[in-house]
This record gives sequence, C-alpha cells and structure tokens, in this order.
Amino acid sequence: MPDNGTTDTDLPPTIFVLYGATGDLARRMVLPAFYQLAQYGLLPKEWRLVGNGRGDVSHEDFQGRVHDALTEFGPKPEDGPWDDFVGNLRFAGGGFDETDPGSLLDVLEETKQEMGGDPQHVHYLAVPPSAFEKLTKGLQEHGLTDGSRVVYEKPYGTSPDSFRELDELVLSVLDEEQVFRIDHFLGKEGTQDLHVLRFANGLFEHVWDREHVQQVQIDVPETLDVAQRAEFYDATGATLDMLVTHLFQVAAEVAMEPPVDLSPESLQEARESVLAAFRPLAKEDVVLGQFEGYTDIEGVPEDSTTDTFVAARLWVDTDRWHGVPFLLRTGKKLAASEQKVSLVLRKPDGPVTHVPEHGNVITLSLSGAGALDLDFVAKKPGPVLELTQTRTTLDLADIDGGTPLPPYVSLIHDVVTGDRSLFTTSAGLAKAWATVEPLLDDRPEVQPYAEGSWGPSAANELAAPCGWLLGQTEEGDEQ
Ligand SMILES: NC(=O)C1=CN([C@@H]2O[C@H](COP(=O)(O)OP(=O)(O)OC[C@H]3O[C@@H](n4cnc5c(N)ncnc54)[C@H](OP(=O)(O)O)[C@@H]3O)[C@@H](O)[C@H]2O)C=CC1
Ligand SMILES: O=C1O[C@H](COP(=O)(O)O)[C@@H](O)[C@H](O)[C@H]1O
Repeated sequence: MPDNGTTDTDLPPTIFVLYGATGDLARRMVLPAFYQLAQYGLLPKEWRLVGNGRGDVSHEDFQGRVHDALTEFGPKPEDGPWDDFVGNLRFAGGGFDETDPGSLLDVLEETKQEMGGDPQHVHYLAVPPSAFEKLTKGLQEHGLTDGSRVVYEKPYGTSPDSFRELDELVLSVLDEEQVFRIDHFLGKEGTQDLHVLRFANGLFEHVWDREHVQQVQIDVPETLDVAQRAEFYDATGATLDMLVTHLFQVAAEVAMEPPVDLSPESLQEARESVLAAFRPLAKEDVVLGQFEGYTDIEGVPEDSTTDTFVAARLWVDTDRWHGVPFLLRTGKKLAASEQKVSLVLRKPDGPVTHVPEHGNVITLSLSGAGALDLDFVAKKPGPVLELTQTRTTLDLADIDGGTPLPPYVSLIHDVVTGDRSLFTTSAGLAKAWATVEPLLDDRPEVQPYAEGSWGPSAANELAAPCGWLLGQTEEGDEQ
C-alpha cells in the first residue's frame, strides 16, 4: 500500500462523474471511499471528481458538503490530505438526460482543459434505479460513452422485465467491458476471503461439498429502520434490495466450482456460472414478513404489502450441492445486526456419540473487516474425558501487515484499474432474476413480525431440522 497522501502514478488521468452526488449513498459511502483512496494513495496522479445533481450547487458548496459528509461518516477531513483533495472537486448542476445535459458538458470541458490530454471518464450512477435509463440515454446522446467506464448501483432493474429492458439499453450503448455493476457485498473483505480460504486450505476445500456439509446459512439480519429512505424502500422491499442482489451473489461465491485460477476473469466466470444452477424459488421455500408499524412510517401507503423480511430455502442443482439447502435470511428491525455465512458440517460417524447439532460449523462474518469462526468439539481440559463445544475466531483485521479496505474503496479502485472480478455480469444477473421470478409472480402472503424479533415464526420451519444458527438459545429454542 503506498504511503498516506501519495498517488498511484501508473493509473491514467481520470475524471469521475458522480451522479446522485447529493444523495444518501454518495454521502455515507462513495465520497468517504474516494477520500480513503486518496489517503491510501490509490487514486491516479491526475484526477477530478465532478458531482452531478438536478439542483444548482456551486463548486464551493459541493466542496463544503463533501467536508460535512466526511466529518459525519469519516475519515475526518483533518485526518487525510484534505487540502489537495478539495481542489479536485467540482459540481455540475441542472440534472442530466438526453434532452438536457444541464451544465455537465461545460464543466467536463473546463475540467479536461485544466487537466490537459485525454483523461479517461468514469461515470458512477449513484441514483435510484428509475433514473438509470435516462442517464444511460444521456451518456449516449451527448457523446460520453466512448472509452468510458460506467458504474451502475444495485438493484440493476426492479423486476425481470425491467432488468431485461435496462440490460438491452445498456448493451446497445456500451460494451459489457465498459459496464461495472456494483454489488458491494462482493467487495467486502470477508466475501473476498471466501475463495481464498477455500482454495488455499485443504482444511476447507476438502469438506466443501454435499458429502460433508449439511446446510449452508447466509444470514443478514439488521436492526436498521427504513424510515429515512421509506419511498425507495417501499418500492423495493427486502427481496429486491437484498435477496436477488447481495444474498444470491454471496451464495454463488460459496457454491461456485473451482475456477481455473484466481484471475479476475476466472473468478467472475466461476461465480456467475453457478447462478444458472440455482433452482427457481418455489412458494413453499419462501417466507415473507413485514415488521409491525411499517405502514405507519411517513411515505409508506397504509395498505403496503412490501416485504421487510425474507427467508428462502434455495437449492443449488450441481453435483457438489445437490440436496443441501442454502438458507438465506435478511430483514429490517430484527433482533440483531449480523452478516454471517456458515457451513454446518455433518456429524462424523465414529466413536463420539453426542456431538451437538451445531457442533462443527465454519462461519465467515462479512461485517466490518470480516472474521472467521470455527466451532468444534474438544475435550474439556481436566482429569476426566468430558466433551465441550468451543469456538476459535480469527479477525481478518488482525492478519499481519494487512490493510482491510471497506467495500466501496476496494470496488472503486477496481473500476479505475479495470479489474472486473468482483462485479456482476449481464448473463449472471439474468440467472439471478430467473431464480426469483416465480416468487415475484406469485408471492406468499406477507406475515407480520414484532420489532426486535427474528421475523415470522414460519421462517424457522424452513431451517428445520437443524434450525438457524443465529437467535437460538443453547437448548435450540428461538430467543
Ligand atoms: N443508501 C444506501 O445505503 C445504499 C444505496 N444503494 C443504491 O444506491 C442508489 C442510490 O441510493 P440512495 O443514495 O440511497 O438514494 P437517494 O434517494 O438518496 O438518491 C440519490 C440522489 O439521486 C438523485 N435522484 C433521485 N431521484 C432521481 C431521478 N429520478 N432522476 C435523477 N436523479 C435522481 C438525487 O439527487 P438530486 O436531487 O441532487 O438530483 C438524490 O440525492 C440506489 O440504486 C440504491 O439501491 C446501494 C447500497 C446501499
Ligand atoms: O445495499 C444495501 O445494503 C445495506 C447493508 O449493507 P452494509 O454494507 O451497510 O452492511 C442495507 O442496509 C441496505 O438496505 C441495502 O440497500
């Protein structure tokens, strides 16, 4: 990692255009990620960031807003190269679409003159999915597509049909190599370690199949509310916001066949191929929920049936995983915030008869810098032969010499360097949408659940006989 405040001189001069620069994602994640890239010296030597929005904001106002965003969401301006950083920030207001480019073209021309040469352009669409189409058409109409890279936030489409329409439009305007569809769960350190831990260690690789694994759990409960983004959330819901996006991608990371090597192309190909083996979700394999009080939130219609919880039993029809349930669960206002990927191992046949149900589990936690937990059964030290269930934890942040990067830092750096391994492809997303399509066509009834609970009790039946690892007492009862 270069020293604080230096720059990566090998990267080409780049203009980043951040559409939606005044929004929630930009303030909380994307702008702080740019500052961290500057801190780590991972930005090109010559770069500018042009924020775009529908309002008129001066360059100076935008610079002030970025300062505020960093103060609130860190790293703090004073902890990094703020004086150099701020000089690279511009704003182009008046919106942007095919009929009216606002002031963007003028600001881009001025910026290009300032920088000299022919900088590469990265267009980052940090806007709601409903705005993807008009911005894409705008890029084409105003001649901004040649040689540029375009980053689309998730969800890429809001239904199988709108995915197909968007995909057709995008691929009529851009080559697939220019398109970077972000799923930030793929950029988490923990997720990236899934394939390294597995393929570099016999301890894991040799048990990574149906013969040894009883079930896989990908469990992402959140205590988070949605009141701050009610309009967006009510139009999206847990199935689109989290299941067809983050949880499916993580499931594909777990389920994939060994790639030829760990090159970006091979990893992407392996992950996306296995999505084709996801069996379309059957109604009886899904539980939808809505927390009590959701429809009282301002901006949510009182008859809304949006799901704030989804649990699904997914089947992966490959030789490796045939018959092993992948249990996926996520929801808002639940009892805890966790991001766990667990492989529950089958009990070994042999002389030890009372191995507990969850005695042998490999778990990767995706939160923060990530952590690996191994649950196993050992002899309780002492004079008698007494078995005990125990856990050892490795925090990935503690690995010597490591510098864990937040997902947006890692993924924006990959866009600049052109590394596509952690981005989704058009073909892969088509398979993800095909898996969820029957559920969207014929939804199970949305069941109420209490705030601070683990969701509707019907979700427990999906995980039987073993049960969910999270939210269980020692005796195996739900808390
Ligand atoms: N917020 C989060 O935690 C996460 C969000 N995402 C994704 O990021 C994207 C943006 O989310 P978020 O920032 O929360 O959303 P916001 O609702 O905050 O929208 C972002 C900005 O987009 C602009 N915008 C809104 N509607 C339109 C429109 N119809 N046409 C053009 N511009 C518009 C607005 O800027 P202005 O008024 O200045 O034009 C707004 O500030 C979404 O696709 C979301 O799924 C992904 C991961 C996490
Ligand atoms: O994309 C999203 O992710 C967040 C959870 O991600 P994290 O990295 O912040 O833990 C989720 O809360 C949000 O609803 C969703 O849009």
